Amino acid sequence: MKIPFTKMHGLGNSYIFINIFDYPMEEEYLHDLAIAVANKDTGIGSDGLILIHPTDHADVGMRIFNNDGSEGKNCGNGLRCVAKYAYEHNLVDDVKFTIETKAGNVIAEVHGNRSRVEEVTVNMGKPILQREKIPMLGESSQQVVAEEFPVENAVLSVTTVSMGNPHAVFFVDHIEEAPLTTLGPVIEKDRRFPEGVNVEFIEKINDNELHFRVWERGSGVTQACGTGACASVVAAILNGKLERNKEITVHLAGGDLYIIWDNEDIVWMRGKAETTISGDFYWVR
Ligand SMILES: N[C@H](CCC[C@H](N)C(=O)O)C(=O)O
Repeated sequence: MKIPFTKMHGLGNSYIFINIFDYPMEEEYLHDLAIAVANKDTGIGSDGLILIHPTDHADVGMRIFNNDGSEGKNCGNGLRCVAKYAYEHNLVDDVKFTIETKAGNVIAEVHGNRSRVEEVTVNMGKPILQREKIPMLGESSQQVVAEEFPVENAVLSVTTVSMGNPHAVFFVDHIEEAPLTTLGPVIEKDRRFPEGVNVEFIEKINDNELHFRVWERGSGVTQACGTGACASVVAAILNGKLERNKEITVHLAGGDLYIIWDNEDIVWMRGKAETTISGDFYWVR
């Protein structure tokens, strides 16, 4: 099967994009296709697969699949890449437009021109904080802020935020000491998170900046996670470490994102999106 694709990334968080407007894809193929394209040796190499598809509910639609084939409900870096692609390929008329995700619609605004979008701002909507909507098991339906979280032989303090996908945020004193590859995979699949969870470790640098590392649900360590950066700023504000309605620079392994959680409860994300390569993927199922 010869499948036209474009590889794009947001701060090194890369996905293989297929334009479903031009190339309809069978639902039953998607799980295996995501695993196939993500494979660096026999595929193209990426953190997963993203479909850009027609929808009656927004200007364009986005579906994201992790490199293990599981489908996520939202993807911040992916949204910026979809916005760049849609504008550069004339799928949308205006610089500002809506993108449908499995978690609902967002509003994107591209900065640049039809031949090259440099940066994208996304209104990511409101964070979801109630425990049962993360989802996280436990008694109260209150927010999970700095809750004791025993795991392996440690007792951590967790704050959970959903941006349509679940995030467990932990604060560390020194980012380079974050137990990313030891506790990340354990927490990802911890039974307290019935749908799994994306795991972020954060170090506060000052009142305007965070260091950030992520172990992603379904993809492992990635260079960046847009929804994770949003969740981390919300978590830091909930813990009284940062101020609301102020642009925070989040330093991810692959680069910087600029996040605001404003006084109307909206989370804004601004950052770059790049195209790496386009071509045809010859897939032997
Ligand atoms: N990298 C993505 C998040 C992927 C989320 C996925 N790992 C899941 O929720 O299953 C981002 O930029 O937001």
